[in-house]
This record gives sequence, structure tokens and C-alpha cells, in this order.
Amino acid sequence: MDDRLLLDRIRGIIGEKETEDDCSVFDLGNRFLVMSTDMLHETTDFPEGMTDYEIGWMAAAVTLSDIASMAASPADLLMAVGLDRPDRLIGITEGADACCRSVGARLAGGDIDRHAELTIVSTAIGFVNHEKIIRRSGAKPGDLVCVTGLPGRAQAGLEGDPRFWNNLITPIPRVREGIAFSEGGATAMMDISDGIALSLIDLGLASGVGFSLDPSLFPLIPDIPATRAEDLFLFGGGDFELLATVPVECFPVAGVDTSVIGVVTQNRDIISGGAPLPRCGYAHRWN
Ligand SMILES: Nc1ncnc2c1ncn2[C@@H]1O[C@H](COP(=O)(O)OP(=O)(O)OP(=O)(O)O)[C@@H](O)[C@H]1O
Ligand SMILES: Cc1ncc(C[n+]2csc(CCOP(=O)(O)O)c2C)c(N)n1
Ligand SMILES: [Mg+2]
Ligand SMILES: [Mg+2]
Ligand SMILES: [Mg+2]
Repeated sequence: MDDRLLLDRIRGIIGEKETEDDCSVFDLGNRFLVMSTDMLHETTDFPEGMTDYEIGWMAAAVTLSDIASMAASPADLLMAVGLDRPDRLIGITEGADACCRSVGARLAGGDIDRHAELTIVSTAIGFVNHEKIIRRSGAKPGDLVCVTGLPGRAQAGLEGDPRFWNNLITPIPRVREGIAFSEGGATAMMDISDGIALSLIDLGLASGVGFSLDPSLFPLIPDIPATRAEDLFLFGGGDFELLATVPVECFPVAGVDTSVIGVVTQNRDIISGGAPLPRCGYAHRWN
């Protein structure tokens, strides 16, 4: 059992549309309010060696990334902190505050509790004009599949590559890039927190499409064997880059440094280099 399968079980209760995107979407009449919440805790999310400041930064970044993935501008973030030791709160708060400021958001409140394992829930809201929101459901056959940055770095950092430790522990929410994708006509978007392969599965289901990827186009981490780099690229979690689909006539998108890795297909299969893409990536598992 993993978190994706569990989510499928509650979709019928709260609704397909409500659980389809990185954020929930509330119509304010003149624009949309988007909201996201994420829970992180020490054993599964904060690798040993992180400072409290970095823990606070990461907790804010993962949620702000969800706001970015709707092409929204983040506004306020609340952080509920279950502390194993009280002295950790100041560093955590300084890190979260710095991350919020870096994207023009405000750390605006939260909660403090005692907990055996350090646990942080961050909740953020953002705003986006009706015509500028990008959902997971808009991909059209023929669109280009685009990704920002060098996915795979966070997993490489987790596995001990010192070059990518900072990518793992202090991810940058791609707010500016999300807005640029929207301005440039992107049709669907999400962040790749659980890895590109699982994200493509989600995007394909939401849009009713498939994908054909060309591995020769993948932007890969340098100086490691190519097969390893390709696995990190497709299946590594913890990178908060954006995955977007862009009509051919809209490419390149001004203001985003992006790599084209494939094309959207009418056929719902997800193919990479001619073979079906395995359903592998980061998941929360029970047994
Ligand atoms: N317990 C829950 N109850 C209701 N909706 C949920 C629950 N958990 C997740 N969702 C919804 O399901 C969708 C996917 O959630 P998920 O946490 O996988 O997305 P995410 O936040 O983009 O990913 P990540 O957690 O890796 O940042 C979101 O719309 C989310 O609001
Ligand atoms: C031990 C360890 N493994 C992996 C990562 C990278 N990481 C951070 S958040 C996330 C996915 C989304 O999580 P969630 O679904 O809980 O929001 C991943 C893969 C990490 N920081 N620590
Ligand atoms: Mg997300
Ligand atoms: Mg999230
Ligand atoms: Mg999740």
C-alpha cells in the first residue's frame, strides 16, 4: 500500500477534481485562491545532517512549490510545528521565513506542539487570474513535454553525491518559472516532487493522454554513468522542478530555462526510448 493507492480510495469521498491538482482551487469570482498543505517529518523527510534552518526552508519550499505549479503567486504560509525539542523552533522559523521571502510570500502564522518526532505541516495559499491558472488536465496530443532544471539531483544528493546536497535540502520553489510557463501558453503543469515517472502518470491520467519520451534529450547529471543518471532523472524524488506541456508553436517559452524531453500522445501509454516507463519513484509506503 502506498499514498497514491490510498488517495484513490478517498477520491470518491471528496471528489476527483479536488484531488487532481497540486493545489485545491477556490473561485473568488475575480480570480482563484489556490491552497496546498504538506506534512514532513524527521525520519522520512529530513536526512541526517540538515540544520534546523534547512528543515524550516524545506518545509516551506515543498508547499510553495505546489502553489508555483498552478502558475499562482504565493501569498501566506502557515507552519504547524510538532517539536521534539523546543530549542529547534527558532532555526526552523528562520529557515521557513527566508524561503517564503525568497518567493515574495509571508510566513503568517502556525502552531506549536510537542511531538516525539519532529513533524512540520506547512500550508500555503496563493492567487492566480482565471485565465492564467495551469492544471494537470490540459495537456494535448502534440504538445512538447518540458522540464526545468536537472531532475535527479536531490536523489543523487540523498545517495551521497556532495555536489547535490544543497539541491536535496534547500529546494527552490519555481514560482517565477511557473508564471512564465503560463504567460507562454503552457497547457498543463505540476511539480515533480515524487519523480518524473510518477508525475507523468498523474499528468497523463488527469489529461487523458500519454507520453513518448526521448532519452537522448534528457538533461542528465554529469560525471556519473549514463544509465544511472537516466534512472535518477526518471525515478528520483525530492526535486521541486516543474513539468509542463507546451504547444509546439509556443516553444521556446520566454523566461524559463527548460528542456524538451518528449511529446504528448493521444495513446495513453507512457513510453521512454521505445519501452514502457516503469511506475517507480518516491512513495510513502505501508509494508
Ligand atoms: N488526506 C487527503 N485528503 C484529501 N485530499 C488529499 C489528501 N491527501 C492528498 N490530497 C489531495 O490529493 C492531491 C495530490 O496530493 P499529493 O500530496 O500527492 O500532491 P502534492 O502535494 O503535489 O505532492 P507532494 O505531497 O509530493 O508535495 C492534492 O490535490 C491533495 O490536496
Ligand atoms: C529521507 C528523504 N528521502 C527523500 C527526500 C526528498 N524528498 C523531500 S519531499 C519528497 C517528496 C514529497 O514528499 P511528500 O509526499 O511527503 O510531500 C522527497 C522525495 C528527503 N528529503 N528525505
Ligand atoms: Mg506537488
Ligand atoms: Mg505538496
Ligand atoms: Mg504527497
